[in-house]
Amino acid sequence: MSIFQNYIDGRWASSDAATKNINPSNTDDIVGEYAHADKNQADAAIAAAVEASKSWRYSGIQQRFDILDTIGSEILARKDELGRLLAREEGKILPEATGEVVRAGQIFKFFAGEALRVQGEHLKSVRPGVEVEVTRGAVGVIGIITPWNFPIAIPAWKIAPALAYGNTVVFKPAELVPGSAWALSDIIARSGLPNGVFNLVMGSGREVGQAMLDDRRIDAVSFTGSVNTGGVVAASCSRRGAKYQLEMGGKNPLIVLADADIDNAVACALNGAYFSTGQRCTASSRLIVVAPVYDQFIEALKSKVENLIVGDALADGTQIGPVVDQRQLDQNIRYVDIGKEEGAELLCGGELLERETPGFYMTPALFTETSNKMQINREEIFGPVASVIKASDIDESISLANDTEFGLSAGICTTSLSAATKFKQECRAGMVMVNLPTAGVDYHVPFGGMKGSSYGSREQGRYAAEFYTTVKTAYVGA
Ligand SMILES: NC(=O)C1=CN([C@@H]2O[C@H](COP(=O)(O)OP(=O)(O)OC[C@H]3O[C@@H](n4cnc5c(N)ncnc54)[C@H](OP(=O)(O)O)[C@@H]3O)[C@@H](O)[C@H]2O)C=CC1
Ligand SMILES: O=C(O)CCC(=O)C(=O)O
Repeated sequence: MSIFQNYIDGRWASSDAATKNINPSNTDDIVGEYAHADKNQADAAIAAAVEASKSWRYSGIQQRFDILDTIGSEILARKDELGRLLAREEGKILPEATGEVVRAGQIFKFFAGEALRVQGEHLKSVRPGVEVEVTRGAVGVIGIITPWNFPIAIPAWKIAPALAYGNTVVFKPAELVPGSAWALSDIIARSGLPNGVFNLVMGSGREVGQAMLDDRRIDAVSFTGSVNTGGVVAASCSRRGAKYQLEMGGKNPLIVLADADIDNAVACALNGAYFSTGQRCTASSRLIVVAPVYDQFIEALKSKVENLIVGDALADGTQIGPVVDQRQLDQNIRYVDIGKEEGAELLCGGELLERETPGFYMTPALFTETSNKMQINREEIFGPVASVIKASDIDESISLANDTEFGLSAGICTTSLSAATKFKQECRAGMVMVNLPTAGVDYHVPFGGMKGSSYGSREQGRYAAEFYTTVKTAYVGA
């Protein structure tokens, strides 16, 4: 089997060190062997990005538009093939995987347009005869470190704005899912970018990722992943004064009020808590339901959860794919045990499951009789496990929703305009949803959270310019 190589300074590197990319739906299926970069390759990638930055930061906006638009077009044209690859390596079911690929293509198209819309200001100085110009320029070299749960969309929403605003990139994807990252990099490599502007270094976080964090030549780091690694990124970058942006966990609440359309509330909970196997930082892991509809909601949700079809991500009809790997599966089952020990009632699921092929399967778990103080309601599980918490009214529901160290996404199901307005105002989350699942977002508007979920300026939409540009104020005398 030939090795999919790293891309450094406009060339595919040659390296024998490789990691096997394993299909979580069928661990006998090896998706491919992907190069495993070391510190030397990280160093070469960073050097190439520094050199390329000298001219790319001054590149024309039409050139940037054309390149990003070309990348977006190829991703969209190959959505079915890339969707299959994503489903095969990450375990997301095929329709979701294809949807993610489409989203990645749309993101490149969006930022192609944004490259044309970089704005500045021209002001009078308070000193007579002096003019002031405020412009936005490239930051320089951006280190991009991404997780496994959105193997093409998250890289896209970091790489596209980085390039659109004239930065060069060193990209380190999660080792678990190098296939989509490599395919995206192959498309970028053929898009007409000058050598060194974009570099791919597949390798471990501890070696390659840490080398990027510690390297003074990397001006800014954009990271999505766990809270623990986010802390490492923050400490390393602040030590050397580099700009950084973190997207981390969530413990996202979905509130169901007594006046909610219960069928829709159940559909929102089912989608938010279990789709994508619960492996979304926007997943609804805490379902806060008011007493008058508590029993009705639980009964309806339980019957839906029990009937979810768990299986091979590529098979027709599968609704919930496998967990991404053994480590994550062990973590999920450990939390199911913790929930039981804490006194929560496991209404259904939470068991290992065998399918025709060896894979990381479990039944989606639903806990009731839980309190917000329980560990299962405080820590991000990142699997198909959700808890129901009973509340008396909207005030207690919002107070429970806010009682968490996280603040990424939050939802409410209600038919009351005033309840929805109150929730939107008082909920301490970066994204608030009314009669919609907490997960599943648009590609052209800001994405990010409050409190422990995020740090730095927002990702996506035109707000991304804040992170990927730096502001310069010029004073011009007569
Ligand atoms: N909020 C989110 O979107 C996500 C949250 N998670 C949460 O994190 C848990 C663990 O998942 P995991 O994938 O291990 O998350 P990590 O935070 O460890 O991984 C995210 C990325 O950071 C890299 N990395 C790891 N250590 C370092 C380091 N010291 N310096 C620089 N980069 C580093 C990883 O590399 P490598 O390829 O070696 O892993 C990966 O590319 C999950 O169970 C879940 O709770 C996970 C994924 C996404
Ligand atoms: O909900 C979504 O679509 C985005 C989720 C996400 O970005 C994440 O889980 O990291």
